[in-house]
Amino acid sequence: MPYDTQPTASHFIAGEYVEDTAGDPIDVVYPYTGKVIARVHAATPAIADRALQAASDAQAAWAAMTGTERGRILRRAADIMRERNHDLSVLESCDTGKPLSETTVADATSGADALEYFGGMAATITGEHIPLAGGDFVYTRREPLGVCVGIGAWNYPTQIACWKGAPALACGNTMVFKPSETTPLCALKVAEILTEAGAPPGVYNVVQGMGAVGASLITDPRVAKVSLTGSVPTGQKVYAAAAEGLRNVTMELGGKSPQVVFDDADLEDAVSGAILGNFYSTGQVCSNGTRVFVQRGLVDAFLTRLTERLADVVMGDPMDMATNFGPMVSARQRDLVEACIAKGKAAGARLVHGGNRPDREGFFLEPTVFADVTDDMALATDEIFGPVMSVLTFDTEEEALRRANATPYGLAASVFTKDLTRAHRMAAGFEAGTCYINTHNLAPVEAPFGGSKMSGVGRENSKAAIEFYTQIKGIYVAMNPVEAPF
Ligand SMILES: NC(=O)C1=CN([C@@H]2O[C@H](COP(=O)(O)OP(=O)(O)OC[C@H]3O[C@@H](n4cnc5c(N)ncnc54)[C@H](O)[C@@H]3O)[C@@H](O)[C@H]2O)C=CC1
Repeated sequence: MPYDTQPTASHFIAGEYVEDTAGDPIDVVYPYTGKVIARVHAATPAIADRALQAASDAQAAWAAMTGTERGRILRRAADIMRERNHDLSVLESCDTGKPLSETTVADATSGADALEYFGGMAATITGEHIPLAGGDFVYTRREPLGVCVGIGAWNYPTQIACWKGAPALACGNTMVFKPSETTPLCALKVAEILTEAGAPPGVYNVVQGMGAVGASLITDPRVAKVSLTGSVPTGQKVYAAAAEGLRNVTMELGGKSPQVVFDDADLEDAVSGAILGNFYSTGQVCSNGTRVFVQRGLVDAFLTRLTERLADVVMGDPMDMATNFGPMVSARQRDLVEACIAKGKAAGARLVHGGNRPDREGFFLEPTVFADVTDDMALATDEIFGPVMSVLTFDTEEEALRRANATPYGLAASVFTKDLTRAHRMAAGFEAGTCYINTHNLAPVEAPFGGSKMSGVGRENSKAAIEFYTQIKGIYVAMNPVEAPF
C-alpha cells in the first residue's frame, strides 16, 4: 500500500488522538487487495465514557457561542477539507474500495458542502415572536438537544461523519461519532480537521467499535439524541434502545427503491439514471433504484442500450482515475450479494448481464442485470446492497405506481417521462422521502434526504435537518395583571 493509512490512534477525544489497546482489534482491509492496511481498537467502556464526558463537558460553552462563531469554525473546516480533497479521497478509497474517480467528487467534497451549508446557517437558527391578546406574547428559543451520538454505515464514511456532525454542531450540540467497523479511518480525519479549524476540545469526538459500542453509547444518560445510518434491522434496535430514554432519533436506513421508466422517456437519460441508481459505488448506495420498472414498449430498447453502455465499465485499481467500478467493500458483502444473484437465477429471472465474480484479486463482482423479474422474487423484495439491477415490465401508470409502492421501504423513487403532468402525479403518488424526476440518486446538501415507511425517521441535509438537532422552548410573557379564579 503506497499510502500511509494507519491512523495516529484509534479514537479522537477532546481534541486529540487517544489509544487503548485493551479494546478488541479491528483490522482495516483494502478491498482491492484484501490486505490489512491499518488496525484500530474498539472502544473499551473507559474510552466510551471519556468521549461522552468530553462531549458533555464541552456542550454548554459550545452552545453559548454565537451561531456566527460556530459557523465560522464549520466553514473553516469545509475549506480545509476542500484543500485536502485529494488525500481525503485516497483515504476514502482505501477505506471503502470505491474508485478515486468517484471519491474525488463525492465524499470529502460532499462533507465540505455540509460543513459550509450548516456553517452558513448556524447564525440563522433563531426562534420567533408570537403576539397574543392584550399585548401578551410568546417567544421561542430554538435550543440544542445536548450530546448527540452519530453511528455510521460503511459506504460513505466521510460524508456520513459530516452529514451528522455539521448540523449537530451548527445547532450547538456536541457529538460522539462511531464509524462502521468496516471503514473506521475517515471520520478520524473529520475530527482532526474540525479541531484544526477551531472546534473546542470535546465538540466532535470519534470512537471505534462494533455494534456493541454503538449500543452502549445510545443508552448513556448523558446522550440526548442518536442519528444512525445503517440497515433496517439495526435501525429497529437503535430506535428501540433510544426510546428507553425518550431520546430524539434520526434514522437513515435501507431501501428497495423504484425507478419507473415510461415509453416516452428519453432513453439515454433513463439508462443513465438506472446506471447511477444501481452501479455507482458498486451498487452500495441506500437510495439505489434497484427495481427498474420499464413500460412494455421500451423494455427491449432499454435492455439493449443498457448492455451497450455496460461495455464502458472499467473495473480495476481504485487509484487509477480511469477506473469507474471498484470492488465491493468486503468479502462478506460480496458473498451476500452473490447469494442474492444465485437466488435470482434459481427463481427464473433472466440474467442479461454479469452475474459473476471475476477471476482476480479483490472483492469484485460484475455489474449484474436481471430482466423479467416479478414482484414476488427476492430480487424485487430484498435490499441487496450491491451491483444488481432488476428490470420489471409494466403496462399502465396506475399499475406502475401501485407496484412501485408495494414495499415496506420508502427511501427514494424516480420517474422518467417527458409528460410533465404524469411526472408530478407520480412524484406525488410515490411513498418515498426522496423523489426524482428524470434522474436518480443525487443528494445535494440543499435538499432534504431521508426515508418514509421502514426506510427512516427524520431528514438529513437542508433546512429540515435543523428540526432534528434542536428543540423549541416557548416562553410566555405576561404584559397584564395575572387573573386568578380566587
Ligand atoms: N438511508 C441512508 O442514508 C443510508 C442507509 N444505508 C443503509 O446501511 C446499510 C449498510 O450499512 P451497514 O454498515 O452494513 O449497516 P449496519 O446496520 O450493519 O451497521 C450500521 C452501523 O450501526 C452499528 N450497529 C450495529 N448494531 C448496532 C446496535 N445494536 N446498536 C448500535 N449500533 C449498531 C454498526 O456498527 C455500524 O456502525 C444498508 O441497509 C443501507 O441501506 C447506508 C447508507 C445510507
